[in-house]
Amino acid sequence: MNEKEISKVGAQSGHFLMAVPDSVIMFYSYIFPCLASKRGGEAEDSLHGGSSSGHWPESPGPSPTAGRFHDSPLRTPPSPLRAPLSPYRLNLSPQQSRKEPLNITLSQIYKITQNFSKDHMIGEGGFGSVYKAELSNGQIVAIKRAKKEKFGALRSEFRNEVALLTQIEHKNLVQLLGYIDEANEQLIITEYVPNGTLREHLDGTRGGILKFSQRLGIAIDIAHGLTYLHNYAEKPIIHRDVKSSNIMLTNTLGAKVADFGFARTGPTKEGQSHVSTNIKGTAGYVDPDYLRTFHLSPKSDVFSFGILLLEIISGRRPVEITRAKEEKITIRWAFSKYDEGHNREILDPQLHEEVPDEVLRRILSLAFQCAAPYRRDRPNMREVCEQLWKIRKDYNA
Ligand SMILES: Nc1ncnc2c1ncn2[C@@H]1O[C@H](COP(=O)(O)OP(=O)(O)OP(=O)(O)O)[C@@H](O)[C@H]1O
Repeated sequence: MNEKEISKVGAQSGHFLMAVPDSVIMFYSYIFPCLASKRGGEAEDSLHGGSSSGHWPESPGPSPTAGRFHDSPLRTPPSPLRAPLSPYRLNLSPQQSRKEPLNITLSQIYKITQNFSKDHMIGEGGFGSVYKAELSNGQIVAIKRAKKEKFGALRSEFRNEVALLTQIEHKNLVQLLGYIDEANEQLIITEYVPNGTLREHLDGTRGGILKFSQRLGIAIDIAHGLTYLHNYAEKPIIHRDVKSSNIMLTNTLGAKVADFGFARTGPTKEGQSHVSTNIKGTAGYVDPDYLRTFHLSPKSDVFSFGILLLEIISGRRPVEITRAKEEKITIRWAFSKYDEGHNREILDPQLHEEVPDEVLRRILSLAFQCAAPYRRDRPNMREVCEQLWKIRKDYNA
């Protein structure tokens, strides 16, 4: 990747910030040969009518490139369970709380962070540094302070959605509390989550190794958070940057989806399946269908979730640059192991527990379905929740 491309993709984080370079398309073509055809059309950031049957078009039949994925779980038909789920069953509150926006000034932020002192700093990401501070009401918050060079990207992308996002409250979503955009500072204030990121836990840098049952619970929590965003928020919201470093864990290993910097509203009208928009996301997790067509739908999050689910099971990052060629792209490597019937080799070697073959097969199959190259072949997040519940029930039986 050359300099120009890196500046587009985001040097530190692997974020796609602008148009996607052809080399990135090629990277995805390597994972999904069906992407070899070049993308067409310019992004226009407008709503489009897609399917005639509502928000969740399902594939009526095999995709034109199905031959490339013969006998693949990627082609497994979506779950027959189509009954709409009550949000109550999902433990999701359908009500939007009319929250008052956080009333805090920039000078108060300087005060509670002691001028963004090192003592308050808790992390660093592609957009800037993150600080921990206590509000006057005692609430602990995380404050993300954008680097100056990221101002433009953050401002144009985030501002429109911030009013909507601050209204969203769900136990599996990191609560956005406020946003300050002044001449010299751009700050995002969120709920503080105390137990680090999922990636840190998978790496074992937070103490113990996550047990299989804990991994299942985390996957279910993430699926609940995304289901809420897609279906029960005032408008459908697509996160666009679902990845292990954006999943924060509580002290009881509850998972919360964080970082709504790229979130945007999805299709809102009957008959619309997607919105057309520029590419945002992180290399390795971005939906290849979205990359190819610029059509963003909630199923783009489903793809990222599939990649993340495989990461949760295997412990491997989506791209493992230090491994042998055939193991670098985790989904490719895992799929060939699955195809050969060597599922145990996919399981994180740090896990020393008995996981029944059938449970492992079903969870891997679900991950591959979610990460299907074409969005019509993926389940929606509600169906993913249902499948995960069943897998957990059978695992606990
Ligand atoms: N709400 C939060 N509560 C507690 N810690 C947080 C919170 N948000 C971020 N952090 C900490 O700050 C670190 C950096 O977060 P940030 O979201 O900026 O970057 P990232 O997700 O690692 O990378 P990227 O910029 O690619 O999204 C995280 O790894 C985490 O340790």
